[in-house]
Amino acid sequence: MKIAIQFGAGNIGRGFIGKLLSQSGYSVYFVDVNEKIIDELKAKKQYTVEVVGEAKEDILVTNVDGMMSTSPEVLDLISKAKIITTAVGPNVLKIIAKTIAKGIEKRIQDGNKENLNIIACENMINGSTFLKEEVEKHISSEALTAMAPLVGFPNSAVDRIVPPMEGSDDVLRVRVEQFKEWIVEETLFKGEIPKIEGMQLTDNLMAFVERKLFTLNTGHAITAYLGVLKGYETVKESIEDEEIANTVKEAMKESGEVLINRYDFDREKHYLYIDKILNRFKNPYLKDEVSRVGREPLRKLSYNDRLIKPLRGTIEYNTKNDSLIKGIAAALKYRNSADEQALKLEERLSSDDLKTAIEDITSLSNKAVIEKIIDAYKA
Ligand SMILES: NC(=O)C1=CN([C@@H]2O[C@H](COP(=O)(O)OP(=O)(O)OC[C@H]3O[C@@H](n4cnc5c(N)ncnc54)[C@H](O)[C@@H]3O)[C@@H](O)[C@H]2O)C=CC1
Ligand SMILES: O=P(O)(O)OC[C@H]1O[C@](O)(CO)[C@@H](O)[C@@H]1O
Repeated sequence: MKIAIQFGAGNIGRGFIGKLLSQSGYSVYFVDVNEKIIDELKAKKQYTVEVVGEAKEDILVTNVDGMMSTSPEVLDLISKAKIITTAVGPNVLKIIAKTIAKGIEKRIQDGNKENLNIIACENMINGSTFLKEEVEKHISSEALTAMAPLVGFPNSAVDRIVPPMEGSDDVLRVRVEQFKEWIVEETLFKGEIPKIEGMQLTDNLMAFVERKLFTLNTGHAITAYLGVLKGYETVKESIEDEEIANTVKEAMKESGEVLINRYDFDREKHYLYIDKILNRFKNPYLKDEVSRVGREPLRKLSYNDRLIKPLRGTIEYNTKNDSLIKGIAAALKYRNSADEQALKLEERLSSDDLKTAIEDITSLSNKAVIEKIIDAYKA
């Protein structure tokens, strides 16, 4: 039995990565803190992925199981697993790192000398490397030495829009768009690279990660934040507003100019990539709420994330950034009493002076750019 562990049985875990692992012959154990989902996985051992687009298809994902992340048996699973993937959100990697460290210690004690690869499938640059560093903080020095040649942490870029499922009593059912892309850093695998249907390999991951994060995610976030300001509830409603669509497209082009300079992308091809993404935002079969896409605004406004890193690129290459700045100002205006980070953002903006707050939130230091953000925020 080939065991795969998928930390996070949420939207992307079930709707994309777990499905690929199951289709590639793995027995997939979803590990999560959500009791309802885990109980259902244990009981049903299968679930349906509903692919929506011009053609609609229901795919049954079988050979799956669930386990609570607090269960001691997770360590036994890690001891035996062939591959571990995560889709828990960047902030949760630190938490699961402790369990993974204990599991690797057990694996070493059990004498398992097979290779293991651990791939973080999160919206972040070098997520697996980050996870590795966190694991290293919690593992014994003997296990760390033994793990080094055996356990790989290849980084990855994941692209598929999977909002929470609406209108179904089946808690496991998940609705996904047709488009999918999972690209993994070939050079960081340890041992033979597992054959997983739909997993592409590259030796130039940074270009792919930045292309995805700073096009799709940059455009998506700005669509959501501008949409909220105009009272829209979904991404589709927001992007159908011409004024928003124009700003979003311009912002994606501004971010694109940075990518073209940095990675020598072909401009025409990149513009086609932008248009394709804008069409994905309009998908009439998905109900994607602005509150999901705009969630955790402090993370999205941080130095290396989808808004500020492209802006920093425009400073580096001395290129246009008016629309990115509008998007950043809209993100600073994001208010949502159900989102802890939106509440913190509001508090910071009301307690500090605006310039200090923006410097603090974004870690930007370029005075002229901060002034431009302040002007856009006030406007
Ligand atoms: N949904 C999407 O369209 C895409 C999401 N991503 C990335 O995938 C990651 C997950 O996103 P979603 O699936 O949308 O979120 P989600 O909220 O649907 O799933 C996250 C899952 O992690 C679980 N979790 C939380 N703490 C945990 C812990 N300590 N141990 C185990 N599981 C835990 C949650 O209960 C939840 O089921 C994020 O980093 C996101 O940026 C990337 C591409 C597409
Ligand atoms: O999951 P995050 O980083 O909060 O961001 C939400 C974004 O991630 C995605 O779910 C997948 O990239 C997008 O649909 C959306 O832009």
